[in-house]
Amino acid sequence: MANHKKGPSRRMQKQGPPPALDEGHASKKRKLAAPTKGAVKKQKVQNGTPAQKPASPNGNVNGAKNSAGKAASKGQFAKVQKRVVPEKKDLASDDEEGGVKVNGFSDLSGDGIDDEDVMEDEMDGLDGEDLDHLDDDELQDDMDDFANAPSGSDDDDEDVVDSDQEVQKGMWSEDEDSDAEEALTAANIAGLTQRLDNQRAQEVADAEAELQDDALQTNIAADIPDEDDEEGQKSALAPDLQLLRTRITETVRVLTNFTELRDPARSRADYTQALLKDISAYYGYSPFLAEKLFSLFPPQEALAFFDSNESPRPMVIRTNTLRTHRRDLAHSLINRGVTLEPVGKWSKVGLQIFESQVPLGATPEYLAGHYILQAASSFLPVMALAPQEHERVLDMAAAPGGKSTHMAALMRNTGCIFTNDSNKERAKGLIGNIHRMGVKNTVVCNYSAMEFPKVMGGFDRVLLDAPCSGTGVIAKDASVKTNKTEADFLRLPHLQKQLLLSAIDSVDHASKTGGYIVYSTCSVTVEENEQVVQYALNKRPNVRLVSTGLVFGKEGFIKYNNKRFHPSMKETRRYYPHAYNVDGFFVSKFKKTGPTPVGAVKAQGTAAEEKRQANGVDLDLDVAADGDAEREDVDLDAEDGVDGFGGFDDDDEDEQMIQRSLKRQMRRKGIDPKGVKSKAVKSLSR
Ligand SMILES: C[S@@+](CC[C@H](N)C(=O)[O-])C[C@H]1O[C@@H](n2cnc3c(N)ncnc32)[C@H](O)[C@@H]1O
Repeated sequence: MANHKKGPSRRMQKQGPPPALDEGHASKKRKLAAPTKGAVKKQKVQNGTPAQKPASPNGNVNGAKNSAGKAASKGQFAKVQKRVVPEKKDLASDDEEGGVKVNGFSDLSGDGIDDEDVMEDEMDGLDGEDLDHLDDDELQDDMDDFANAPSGSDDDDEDVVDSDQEVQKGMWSEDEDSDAEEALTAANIAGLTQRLDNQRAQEVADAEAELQDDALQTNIAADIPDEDDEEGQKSALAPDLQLLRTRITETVRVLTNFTELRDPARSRADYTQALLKDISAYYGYSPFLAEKLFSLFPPQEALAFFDSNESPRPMVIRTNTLRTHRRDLAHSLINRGVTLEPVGKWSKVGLQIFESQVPLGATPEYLAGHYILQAASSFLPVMALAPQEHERVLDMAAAPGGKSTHMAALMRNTGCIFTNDSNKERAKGLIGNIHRMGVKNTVVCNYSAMEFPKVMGGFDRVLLDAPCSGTGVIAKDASVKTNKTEADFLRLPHLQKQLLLSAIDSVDHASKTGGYIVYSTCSVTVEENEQVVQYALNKRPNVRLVSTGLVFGKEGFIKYNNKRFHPSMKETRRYYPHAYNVDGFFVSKFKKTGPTPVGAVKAQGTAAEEKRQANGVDLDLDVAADGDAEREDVDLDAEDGVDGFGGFDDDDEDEQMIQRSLKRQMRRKGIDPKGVKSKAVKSLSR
């Protein structure tokens, strides 16, 4: 349902940062190049409506085509130009030119073009030893396994990450040779162009259908299908959806120009209520979640967000630089019939997959640990954390290990990563990935992260990629639309707050190289993000928010409904599917500037702490006595939690709200909470 969009398919849309960033951060070579026709085309794509054409630095497939064109325009790529940019007609008529793209790529290397430097930075300091681990027998076994492997993906693509040492320099891969990227693009152009032609034909057909649909709408009222007729009942569904869609669009139009377009008899609240009802019915969300998500955006943008959740994000893989170079991996996969392209200027290790003849979770390269299936936005928290070689790092909630293995690659297998998950079953997957990817600097642990730092502390950096509601990944898991309740948005933030305090307390503020904490979620709700961060700022004046170093992303909220957050919340970053064609994500980075108060660590989560909270004793006062200058700019009201910051500033307040919500839930189910009292409440809360 709701598949009303007529734009290019998601798989074919290039993902990455917004247009302005692309321009601003182009590599030197690109900056020097004269503007191309391609660039103009790209702009056109970026100016499309958000729902149909999410902004991306390279536009969509057109962007890919353009960069190929740019590559071809350079002298050294003259040969490529002849081979891979033939008349479109030729490409369309020669479907089997898959060989051309591979040959085109081989020729590039054969031409003596030195594109080794593309991966230089990624592989600096890596000796042959790393690749030696791919011993021939192992690889042969893997290949044998591959022959029998079931097609499909593993759970890595569920949630994964990668960081980048360039992060400190602003994240642009200046050293990444754009020629190689362009060559990569050129190598794929034949396949892409063919696909584009098919797509255009589909678009024309879709546009026709849309016209006919529009014509149909005018007959909705008059069309009364025969209810007894099965066919009639089926056809009754389509006009309803059309009607809903039309009404939603119209209401959004009114809300965006309310004074002029409103019906004087209806208030804004009336329109909004009606719109929410329609959104909930059209996209299949519970009214509760529809409202929560709608409230994050202006109406027009909310619609784009809901639309984008109806189609999948592009498939992305992260190169494991402990095992291979991105260019080499790309060559191997292209030889297997995979159409791909670098994910965007912001990452040196990501490859976006457009099409594949083989199951990507079972190629010999996959089995040999050359890559991991990983959502693009999952790279971001690790990039923000920027773990350094020889550091001691903690990944608090690590399974299935996408982010841990990325950290290991950035640390070039040096130092030590304590990679923890409270779920034993998931931790097994984590161990599998660690072995497959040749990671040798990890210790896998199975604790509740709340037990840190009592288990171990003094880390240079800690990543908390927290368990969350998944409202950023609805395209992957549509069950979120209906299975998340009010209680979830109380319980999850409560857990996230506790975990974040543990993360902060586990870091060594005196670390010579670090002292950083990254908190991330794949959720877009304020309760799980800004409110959790604000809670930590309130409870731990010995941390402050710092820049994530990420080159794209929207600023975190400093104001949301009646809540006000600390101005430094602007340093946090929000990612939306409709804005960047990536999973929804939130990334924040803290610097720890002083010791955590002894009482806070000891008492946290204990009866003593609960009592302290109940008595209203404020540990923060003790901390303030430590004289942390970094927090002097914090509004005192905020420290006291009296100005609406966060909303759930105290554990017992959280607890009371959770209990109230659970009771309401029971009443809705027809159970009298008083009758069954605490046992049932407890079981519900479990
Ligand atoms: C978003 S996933 C982590 C994904 C992982 N960082 C990656 O990139 O592959 C959240 C993880 O938190 C774990 N988790 C939930 N509660 C936890 C707790 N109290 N302590 C530690 N881990 C927890 C879950 O088992 C789940 O694996």
